[in-house]
Amino acid sequence: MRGEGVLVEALRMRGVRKRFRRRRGEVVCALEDVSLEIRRGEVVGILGPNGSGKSTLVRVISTLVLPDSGSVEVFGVDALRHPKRVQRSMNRVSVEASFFKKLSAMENLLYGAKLYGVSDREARPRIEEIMGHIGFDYKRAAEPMEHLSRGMQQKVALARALLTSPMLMLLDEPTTGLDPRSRRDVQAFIRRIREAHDSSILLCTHDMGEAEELCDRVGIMVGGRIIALDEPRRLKERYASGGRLPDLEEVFMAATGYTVEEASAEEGER
Ligand SMILES: Nc1ncnc2c1ncn2[C@@H]1O[C@H](COP(=O)(O)OP(=O)(O)OP(=O)(O)O)[C@@H](O)[C@H]1O
Repeated sequence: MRGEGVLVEALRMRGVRKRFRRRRGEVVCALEDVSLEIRRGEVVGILGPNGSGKSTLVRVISTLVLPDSGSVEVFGVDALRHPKRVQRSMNRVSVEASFFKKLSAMENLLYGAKLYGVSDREARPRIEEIMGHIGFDYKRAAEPMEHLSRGMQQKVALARALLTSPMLMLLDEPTTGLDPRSRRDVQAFIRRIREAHDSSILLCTHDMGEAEELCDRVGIMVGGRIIALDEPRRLKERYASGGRLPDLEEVFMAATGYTVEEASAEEGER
């Protein structure tokens, strides 16, 4: 039971800091004192412009990047000390997903399933089902990955993550680059996983509507810091003025002084 220490949280990060040194010797604070918890079955969104640190956050949790300081626990296991153990309980979807480009989507998915101990026989019907849900034309599953559009490759990355039913899913901009129809398919599918499974999800996005609709809590990230984290409704109440509830776009603006586009453009100029 929650609160009695029997159920540990899916994720518990405390005071995580990660700095990078750029070529000219300039230091970038990608994560600055980040603390974040995700409860089991909870979907937490992180909204932030380009360069705010979202990918670094996901990479630290998935043990691809070591933080300079702070702690990260996934289902109570120290991710810094036991990376292999925590890797098995989570899966990351990002645009930089790596595939064997000459192999087909199906071959890549079967290979991905095998790494998690799922046999071909078990995986095939599940692949077909998942592809149906995310609107991937199953007939194209036999084509080499390099023939597929970026959006379709993104769907294969999502299918690969879903295939192994991870307990913690890290979705780094899962719908960026998809056409509106595919975006809706993917969002609907995330909603289904959320309803049907005990999966806990971290969803990084710069799509306000997506964050609001899919997430139990939303964090606003700027300059490597999470400056607000709450249920969308409560975030809106916090920044309400004149008896009117703002939308998340306005909340972002009130919290940061920028629109997401302006903040992204500023990072691009650096
Ligand atoms: N390996 C690296 N070396 C140097 N700087 C890095 C490295 N990785 C990230 N950074 C810098 O750290 C900051 C945060 O980057 P990060 O990719 O985490 O942001 P993001 O919010 O995911 O952005 P985007 O939405 O563009 O992917 C940026 O200033 C970025 O340039």
